[in-house]
Order: sequence, then C-alpha cells, then structure tokens
Amino acid sequence: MTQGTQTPLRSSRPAGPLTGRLAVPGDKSISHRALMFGALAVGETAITGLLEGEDVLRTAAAMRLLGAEVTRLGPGEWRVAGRGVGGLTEPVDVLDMGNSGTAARLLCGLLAGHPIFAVMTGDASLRKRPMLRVTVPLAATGAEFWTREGGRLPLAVRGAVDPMPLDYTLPVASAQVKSACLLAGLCAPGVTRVVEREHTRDHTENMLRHFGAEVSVTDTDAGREIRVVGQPELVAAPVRVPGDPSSAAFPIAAALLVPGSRVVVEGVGLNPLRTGLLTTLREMGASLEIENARVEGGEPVGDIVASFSALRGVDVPPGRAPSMIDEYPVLAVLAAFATGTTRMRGLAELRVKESDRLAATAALLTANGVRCTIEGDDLIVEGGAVPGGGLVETHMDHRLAMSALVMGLASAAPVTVDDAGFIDTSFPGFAALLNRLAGGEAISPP
Ligand SMILES: O=C(O)C1=C[C@@H](OP(=O)(O)O)[C@@H](O)[C@H](O)C1
Ligand SMILES: C=C(OP(=O)(O)O)C(=O)O
Repeated sequence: MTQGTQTPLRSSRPAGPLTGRLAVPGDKSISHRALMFGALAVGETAITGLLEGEDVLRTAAAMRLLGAEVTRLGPGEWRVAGRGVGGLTEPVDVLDMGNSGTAARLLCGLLAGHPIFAVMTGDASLRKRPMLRVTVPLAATGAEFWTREGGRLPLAVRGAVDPMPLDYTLPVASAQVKSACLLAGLCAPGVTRVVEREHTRDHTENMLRHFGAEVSVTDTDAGREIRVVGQPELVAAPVRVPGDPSSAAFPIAAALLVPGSRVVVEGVGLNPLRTGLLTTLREMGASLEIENARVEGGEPVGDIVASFSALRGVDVPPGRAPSMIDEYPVLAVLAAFATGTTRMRGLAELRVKESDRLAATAALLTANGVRCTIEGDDLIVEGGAVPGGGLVETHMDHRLAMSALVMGLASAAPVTVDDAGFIDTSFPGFAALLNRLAGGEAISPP
C-alpha cells in the first residue's frame, strides 16, 4: 500500500501550542463490524460516520465480492443491502485484506460458516501475521483451512456445509479471535460459547444485539462467557459510528506534550473496554476532562478536553493491556517526555501487530535519543528531555508513523518517518488535522 493521501516520507518539528476543536475519523473496529453485520442482515443497513480508511475499504470490497450491495452515499455515509445469515455467495476473486488484521480474522469467521470456497491474502505486513489463532478454533465448525507455512496468509478456506457451533476458551486476549468465533457461530444451529479470561473490546457482542441476535454475557470463575444463539434472522439496523479513541490518542498526546496546548476532540467512543489509555494518562498527571458525555448508537461517547500537562512515569499493569492495546506506541512517546521511569507490562501481543511493535517502538525511542529497554514482555522507558532528530522505520505500521510524528512536535529536533503512507489505514487526514491545530506546517514533507 502507500497509495494513500499522506506523503510517504514526512517529518514533524517542534510546534507552537495546539488549540481548537476537532473530530477524529470513525472507529475502525466498529466500522469493520458495521459492514459485516450489514452484509449478514436482511434489509438495508444505514451507516453514518464510517471510517473511510484503507483497512475498512478492504472490508467493504470483500463484502461486495461476497454478494452484499455496498454503496457510498457521501462522506462516511454508507448503505449495505445484506444477504441474510448464511447467505453470502462464493467470491469470484481473491479477497485482499490489505494491511488489516481485523478484516482478515473476522472474515475467516464469516467464511467458515458459509458453504463456499475463498482465497484470502494481504500486504507484506499482514502476510507475516499469525492466522492459526483463528483457523484452529474455526476448524471445529467443519470448515477447512489451508494456510502458508506457519499459519500465514495467503489462505484458502472451504466453509462448512452444515456448520457446528463452537465452544472455545481464548488462549490469548484477542477481540479478533473472539469475534471470528462468534461470527462463525451465527451460521451454526444451537449455541456458540466463547470464554475470555481477560475482557476485550465488546463491539461484536453489542452489534449482535443491535441486529437482533440473542446474546448473553456472564462473568464466571473461568472468565467472561459469551453465548450466541445461532441461525438468527439478523435485521438491518442503523449504525452511527463514534470517533475512534485509538485515533483520538494522537491529538490528545500532542496537546499533552506541547506547552500551552488545549484541544477538544469531539464525539469520541468511550466504551470502557477501550479507555485504558485515558486511565493511564490520568495516573501520569494528564489534564483530561470529558464533556458532553452521552450514549450514541449504543456506545458511550464524549468530548475529550486535553491540555498541556507535566507528566510523570507510571507502572502500567498487564491487565490493562487489552483496553489500550493499540495505544502503547504513543504511550511510550508520552512516557519519554515524562519525569521518571514508565514500565509497561505484559505486551506480548504487540509482537504480532502490523509490525513487531514492541521492538519497533523501542527502536523509535532509541533513534531519538530516549533510553529504553525490553525486559521479557515489558517495555521500560526512561523519561526526560527528548533530543529527537531520528529517522524512524515504520515497518508498514500506521501507529508507529503517527507516534513518531507526534514525538517530533515536542522534541528538541525534528523527527522523520520513512513512510507515512500507512497512516491512511486508520486516520486519513492525520497530518492536515494536526497542522490545523498547530496553526502551521508542524508536520510536513521533509
Ligand atoms: O477486534 C478489533 O477490532 C481489534 C482488536 C485488537 O486486536 P487483537 O484482537 O489481535 O488484540 C486491536 O489491536 C485491533 O486494532 C482491532
Ligand atoms: C492492530 C491494529 O489493527 P489490525 O489488527 O486490524 O491490523 C491497529 O489498528 O493498531
């Protein structure tokens, strides 16, 4: 990829205060799911606020190839005419999920429950990521998967003719694996049961209910148990996608780091399973207020007011990781400017994201003169003055690119990234938006 609108090579330089109000693009997790549920529902699903990032556009294209009618009416405004549960049709071409782990893994769940043959691939980053975590549990439906060496894409799948319900306890904290199992279970008769020891984002469960499925969630000694009754008739329902808290993290971080800043990010999703970063930042002494808290489309939403703050290092417990899993690179940047040491614990899952984010985040910091170490699955950052001046390798990873560019707004010398093109997977317009807040070209082609 790199066919996005962001200049591939970019740098950011120390900026004046960031001020003003902004809205970030729609939530990526909810956007993928809205398109998929729309495709499985009977009737026409109206979606507003859909993220039009590359990852979600891949899901839209895949749903079209599987027989759903997917139409863009205007910015963020989409319609999906669904095929009904079990009604997806065999794709006549390869499903290319680009850079998106969520699209690939959730789609494996959908395909497992349909009696069709499909081939899936992705870009060089996605082709390195583990797929056995979904194909192994999904094989219990009766679907057959063939993957490349080590469970990597491309893969081929022949979905089950008479899918069996699943009963699965997640070995890793992953909303993608949970969702893949629940989506496959929709096509099977009887009850599919998934147990997660750590609580992960619950957008799939919320959307199942919203479209009329019977779902129960119970906390047991073994963990959180989710049950969904298979073969429901899902009925089209409007989806209003909130702003993505994982994208909001970047302007919030910039405001906290650049002296004199005050930024209001409007309409951000505040699902408690996504707000671990806000909890951590408050512990670090960040000035963060929530205004206008409300519920929109079944998800809590609010406006986040972030003002420049003197931050101090903290110890981030491993149990918090699922609620802020995509925010560690930017948290590491914030920690670099804080007084004292920050230890982020239990980050094993970062190794299987768009890049090995644990190693790449440490390299980002080191390239800019920040001292940090990796001990087991923990990242330890020594905070203080940040020299900057580094060229950061982003490894096809949007979050690394945005984190590095935020660092350069507050470091002594500019920070350059080797490729900003992948930012379009989740945050189209990122550089223009931060430049508007900074009132100038804080982020520019080098
Ligand atoms: O379900 C989802 O929408 C997502 C789950 C998380 O991945 P894992 O399930 O691999 O933790 C997260 O990192 C990803 O950006 C989106
Ligand atoms: C990990 C991420 O996404 P995905 O797994 O969908 O590629 C992310 O957006 O940070």
